[in-house]
Amino acid sequence: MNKSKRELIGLLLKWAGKDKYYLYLSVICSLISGLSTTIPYYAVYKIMENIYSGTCTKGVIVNYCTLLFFGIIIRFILFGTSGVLSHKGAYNALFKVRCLVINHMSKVPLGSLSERNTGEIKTVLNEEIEKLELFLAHHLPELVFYISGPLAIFIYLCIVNWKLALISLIPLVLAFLIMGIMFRGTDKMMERASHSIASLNSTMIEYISGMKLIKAYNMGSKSFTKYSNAVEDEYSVWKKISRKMGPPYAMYIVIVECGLLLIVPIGGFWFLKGSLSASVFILFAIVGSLYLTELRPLQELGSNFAQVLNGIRKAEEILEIPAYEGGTEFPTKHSVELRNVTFSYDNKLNILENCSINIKDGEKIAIVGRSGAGKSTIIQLIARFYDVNKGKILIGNKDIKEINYEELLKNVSIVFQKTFLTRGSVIENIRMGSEATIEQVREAAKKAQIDDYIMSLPDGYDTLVGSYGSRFSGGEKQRIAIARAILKNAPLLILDEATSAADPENQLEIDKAIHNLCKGKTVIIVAHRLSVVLQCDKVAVVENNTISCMGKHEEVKSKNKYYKDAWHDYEQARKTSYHMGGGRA
Ligand SMILES: Nc1ncnc2c1ncn2[C@@H]1O[C@H](COP(=O)(O)OP(=O)(O)OP(=O)(O)O)[C@@H](O)[C@H]1O
Repeated sequence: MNKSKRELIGLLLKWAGKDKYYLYLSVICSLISGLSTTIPYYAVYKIMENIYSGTCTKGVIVNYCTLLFFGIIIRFILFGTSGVLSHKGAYNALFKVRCLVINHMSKVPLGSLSERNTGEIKTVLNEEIEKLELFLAHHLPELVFYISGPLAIFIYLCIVNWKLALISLIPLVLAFLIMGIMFRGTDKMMERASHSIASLNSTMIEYISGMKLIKAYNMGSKSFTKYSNAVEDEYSVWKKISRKMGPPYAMYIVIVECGLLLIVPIGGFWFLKGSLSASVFILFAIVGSLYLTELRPLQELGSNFAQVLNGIRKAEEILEIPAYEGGTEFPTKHSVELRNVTFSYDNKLNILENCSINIKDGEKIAIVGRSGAGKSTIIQLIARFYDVNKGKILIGNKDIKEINYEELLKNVSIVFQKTFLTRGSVIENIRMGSEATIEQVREAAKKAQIDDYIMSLPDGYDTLVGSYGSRFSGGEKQRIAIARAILKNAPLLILDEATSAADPENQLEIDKAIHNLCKGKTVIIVAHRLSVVLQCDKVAVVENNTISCMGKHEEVKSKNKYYKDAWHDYEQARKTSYHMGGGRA
């Protein structure tokens, strides 16, 4: 839904919660500071008036100088206080908005997040939300300050001589007309700019992640055309914005400063005619043209404002993705059933059709099938990363849609195909936010066969993992992930090709780790090495978008051609060895 500017600002203040009161106080300080701009002008005018009327005494000078002094002090102290309050409110609000968005993202289906690219989400969390600081900490108080100051001076000038005061406004009217032209259509341009920065961000992430590949194939940055196209796009968007806004901006600056061109000749003429006193003429000649230049920053605020509104819209778009709310506790029985499930990622091509599986509480099932058959899809549906299009998934005979989402995630452990380690220490990576003691973490790591290795590192469990877990080999990362799952101790365990990154020695360690992990749990394992199947109670074959056969190993082997052939190939492969010159040994 397209919200108006006012609604968007209202939304931002709502997100700010109680911190909006800092912002209100900051606005009040700004307002008083702006109004006090008139005090020094008033004092100078009064001194001049006394000089011209011959009544200027030492007392008059001292009194008005004191007033002038306090006027300036009040103005700056209040403006400074306003800045402090607005920054406190703004950064607290920014923190809240980021938490709100991140928290919401953890409750929405993965599918709706995958529709956006990583760069887009990063742009919202980082750049777009950061822009809100601009509005809260700067625009809001400065807008009040830059408007209230000139407004107060204008009112004062009207009291002194309303005709000349109105003439002083002529450049302002022209400047506002130009500003109107300048900002027409900028909302769309800013949206386009935000889109192009999001695309640049995601391409950059892809470029950095693919650095190994780029080096391996000796591809220079130029060969990464997607990246250079994104840079070009960003450049062309900002070129267009500058072209549209540059000339009117220059005109705005010049016109706002042009007050003197009207006030001096007209005021001088009236002075000569005797309808204006010398002190009023000087007051207008000095103040009457200058006070409008205080409005100059308004233009800058205006152009940033469009970006701020866009930032609010983008954050709201994420917050509007429907989240999984409510639901009951996790069932005490941990059987898993897929009942006639149909699922498509894009609502066009069905990956699963009428697919059914039945896994009893405490049973271990291996899911096998060709690459791309839909094995990972099945386990992602069980963890409710996506919702099924038709049919049901039941845990303990309860539809997973009825189970509280956080409860579901708490009670399901997943060891993914690709192990993701965060940048922190090893212990943080195993704890994953839990309160586990070091003894508990070590116990889990021992069962995962990785404790000895971690202890051999110079900083032991405090060793930093490095970006993308670069400090560890594939097999070590997998065992850390298994330690995580052992520590989590969830009753339902899902393993997706957890053994793929291992060499034979690692394999043995990983097998022991998995054996420890699986004890007493309902286990669903995507088996890429067929030997894993022998450790399971039954096996399910994913074929032709469904489960084509399910049962005990021997039974499926005798009934299902794919499975029989796969075992035949696997056994042949075990008997065969290769030498470097090619051909069989
Ligand atoms: N996020 C996604 N969006 C669209 N299509 C997807 C997505 N993830 C997987 N697919 C498609 O769904 C199909 C099944 O993928 P899935 O990863 O479940 O297969 P798999 O059996 O686990 O394969 P592998 O053994 O190679 O890991 C594939 O054709 C894949 O291209």
